[in-house]
Amino acid sequence: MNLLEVERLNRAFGGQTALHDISFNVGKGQRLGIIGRSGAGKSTLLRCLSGLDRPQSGKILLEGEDMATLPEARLVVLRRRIGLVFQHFNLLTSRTVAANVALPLEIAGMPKALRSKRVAELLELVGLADHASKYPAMLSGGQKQRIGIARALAAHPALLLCDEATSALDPETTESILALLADINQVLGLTIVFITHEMDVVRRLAQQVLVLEKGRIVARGTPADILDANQMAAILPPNLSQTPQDGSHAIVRLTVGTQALCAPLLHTLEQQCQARFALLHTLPSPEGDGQVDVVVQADGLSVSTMNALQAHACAAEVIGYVPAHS
Ligand SMILES: Nc1ncnc2c1ncn2[C@@H]1O[C@H](COP(=O)(O)OP(=O)(O)OP(=O)(O)O)[C@@H](O)[C@H]1O
Repeated sequence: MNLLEVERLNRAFGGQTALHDISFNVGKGQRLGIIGRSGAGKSTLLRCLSGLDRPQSGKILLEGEDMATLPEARLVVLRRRIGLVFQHFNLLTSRTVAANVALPLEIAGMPKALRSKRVAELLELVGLADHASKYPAMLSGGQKQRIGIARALAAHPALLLCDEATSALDPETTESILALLADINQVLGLTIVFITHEMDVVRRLAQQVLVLEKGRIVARGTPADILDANQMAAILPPNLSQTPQDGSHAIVRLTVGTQALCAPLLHTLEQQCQARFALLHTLPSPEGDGQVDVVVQADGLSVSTMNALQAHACAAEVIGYVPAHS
């Protein structure tokens, strides 16, 4: 079942398109990453998803209710189903850790005794049970983000929206916050949508990825699909075509075990496949550890050469053709 359904969302600022015809669904308990260059529309999309901004057209159905058109009073209530985690934590410096986490519960009118119990549970969940009476200034960046996450979870949201939640953190702390978010997703079955510009965060946290460019979704898929396509796009010749011309060379991706690189791989393949290969690039395989993708230009590729390559590599795939003089 989908928790969130976004249909043909459009948002413009003064005639300048920020989001164009954005449609996607997020299943309950899923983790979706949204990536894109600066200005691609990530923040605008997240603001629309959080009910802080309204699109000019389109639907944002959260648990079946359309945030794009809901009257303000009802939207305020629906927004409680959403927890927000910010890049710079947005903690109130004059409040203790416990009082920061309690804030959304206070606003929702929860009685004090229940609030204290819930805050204790949340601090336990994020591993900061003994920091309740400290002030934000006494905490590290990672601890502040744990408090930000505890606060976002306070009112039992259905959806957690994370806006560059680890961008202000060092790699080790990033790792621990991503582990916490993955844990929360598993234990609470909470749906997480996050925006980031860090590929590594996508690799670690996302099950599905959307790539935004100039306000449009230009790619969607698993992290492996997206990262693979991105890495490939960066290394492939610009004159690559999808159809062979007379005498053109094939560009082939071979997936091999890393141990294959210790041997004269291309020489062996040339002998066994009766073709000539020029090495273009090697890169880690999205298939996983212990494998590497070797991208070669093949001169004289035939069906039997491809069969021989497939027999010698874990996988072999023609990804395009370049003119013979390349
Ligand atoms: N309030 C606003 N008023 C006018 N233009 C805006 C406003 N908010 C966003 N934009 C424009 O909308 C486009 C998308 O901006 P947005 O901030 O959503 O991109 P982004 O992908 O989040 O970028 P970054 O990673 O740099 O934060 C940009 O062209 C931006 O200038």
